[in-house]
Amino acid sequence: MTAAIARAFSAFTNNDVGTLTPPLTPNGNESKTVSFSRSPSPHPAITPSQNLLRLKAHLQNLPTDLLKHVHLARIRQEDPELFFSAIRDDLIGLAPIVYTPTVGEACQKYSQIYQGPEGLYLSIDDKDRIPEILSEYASKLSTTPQILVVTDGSRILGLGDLGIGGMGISVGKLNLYVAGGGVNPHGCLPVVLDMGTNTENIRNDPLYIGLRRPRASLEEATEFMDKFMQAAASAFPKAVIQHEDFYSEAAFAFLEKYKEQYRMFNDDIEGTGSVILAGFLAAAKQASEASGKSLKDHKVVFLGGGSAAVGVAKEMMNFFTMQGLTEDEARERFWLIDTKGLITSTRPDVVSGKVASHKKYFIRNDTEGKEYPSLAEVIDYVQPTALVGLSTTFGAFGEAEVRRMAELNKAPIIFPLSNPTSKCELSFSDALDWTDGRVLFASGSPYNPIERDGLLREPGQGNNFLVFPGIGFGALQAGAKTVSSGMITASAIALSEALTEEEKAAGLLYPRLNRIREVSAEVAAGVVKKAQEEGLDTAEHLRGLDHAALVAEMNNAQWWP
Ligand SMILES: O=C([O-])CC(=O)C(=O)O
Ligand SMILES: [Mg+2]
Repeated sequence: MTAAIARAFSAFTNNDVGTLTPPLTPNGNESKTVSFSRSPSPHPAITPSQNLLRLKAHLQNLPTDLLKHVHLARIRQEDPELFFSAIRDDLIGLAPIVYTPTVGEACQKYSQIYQGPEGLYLSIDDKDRIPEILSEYASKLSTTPQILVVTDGSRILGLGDLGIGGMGISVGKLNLYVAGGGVNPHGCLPVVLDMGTNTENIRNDPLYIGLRRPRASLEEATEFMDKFMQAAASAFPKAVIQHEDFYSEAAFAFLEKYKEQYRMFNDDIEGTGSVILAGFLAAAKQASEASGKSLKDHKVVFLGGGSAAVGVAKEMMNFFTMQGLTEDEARERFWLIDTKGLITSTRPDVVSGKVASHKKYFIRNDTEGKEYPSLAEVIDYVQPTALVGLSTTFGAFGEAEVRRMAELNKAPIIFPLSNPTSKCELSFSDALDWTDGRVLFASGSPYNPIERDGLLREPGQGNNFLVFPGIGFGALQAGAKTVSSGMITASAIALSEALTEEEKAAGLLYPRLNRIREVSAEVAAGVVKKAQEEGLDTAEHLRGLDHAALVAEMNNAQWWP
């Protein structure tokens, strides 16, 4: 077994490959990490429920979220049943540990907390051997991969380029695929494509386990990506491939290139877009009821011009076309602000053509030569009904701006979406305080409910985990040839329709997280239906079923610990 092949033999869970696993590092060197095999219980009377109790007690004693994260990662590999039982019992408490925000810290410290391989680490140095590596890997697995989450680590949450540490986000997303979507854990394959990193302190860390080179150019990265996508689609022909946390330019380039060729989608552009469209459907309705203004008159200001911002704005345009607006009219409802201010046709970098191509769609032509460099100035100029933050700047929605939104609107819509919490534009408590409790709020990372004026106020969490498990699972069950834009929008509509009467009455913008399995089945059913309507499905047994029957099929197909 060559080093490159050997390093593939460890995975999300060790069940598939446990006996084959020589504990190797991603670099192929012998690892000093102790390998845990699943030895028989020392006493036959130890039951799974005792193990679960013990795990819960142990977690309570661990002093930091990062230590809990590390401990749980080991448990997942050793005993996925136990790990996912714990999450099933306390999703609200454990999602922030195995996913956002703690997963961000785990990615930043990946090389320091490393306890052995968790998935597939592919190095750009091996790019000519990718088909060989993947097909040998596939031939050794007992369960075929169903969902691949792949990153190059170049833009992890709002934390920047973390190189090989990006593996943590692929793993975190797959934790939610199983916990929230019901994918079989043995069918989960986290992948990191190591193309170097431009973050010098990571690259120079003596513990760093990735390639110590500057990040590959987009051209070099595309060549590697082409090989990976082709080899992955051929080695794992049934799998859905989710792109995660690529820097904006690469994210858009890869999505455009592969969207019609492979069963893939980009979670940050499309998943986040879908979730925010769903939340906005609920929020705009509540805001219009409060103000008496028409739905089509909403105006949305975005702070941020990256892949998520542009992806979200484009997906949200569907809200306005649903109200009867044309595409051009829908686009006119959006104002995007990047680090240089409002993106106008007269801004010097726009005039010289230097502005990133993904932003060009939202250039404003109506500002008559005036520039609006700050958020406050844009709010005064536009008088928006909604403010969306994807800027990765902590506290970027300041008191003055939020109070101004509350002056302009009876029920201001404010979505500070940057992740993790350390990058979030506005906390839930400040949002309530500065709007006299009138805000319609959703953040990307979790906040606790707050009691105010005798009412328990529950924050919305507009995080893509409300849809990506359903999108991936739906595409998988449908045997969809591709994941179309129509299927993405269908996921948003299904999510907004999944709100119960009780949740609507409580003013929630999203279904409660403790119903994520039900919600994911609804989302998946919406995705399957759309794939069928567009002729993209291959799963004949699902054809001709109505919505309720499709939801039942999705529920039945879910894996449970
Ligand atoms: O991982 C999350 O929490 C949401 C996400 O995709 C991102 O922020 O990049
Ligand atoms: Mg992401």
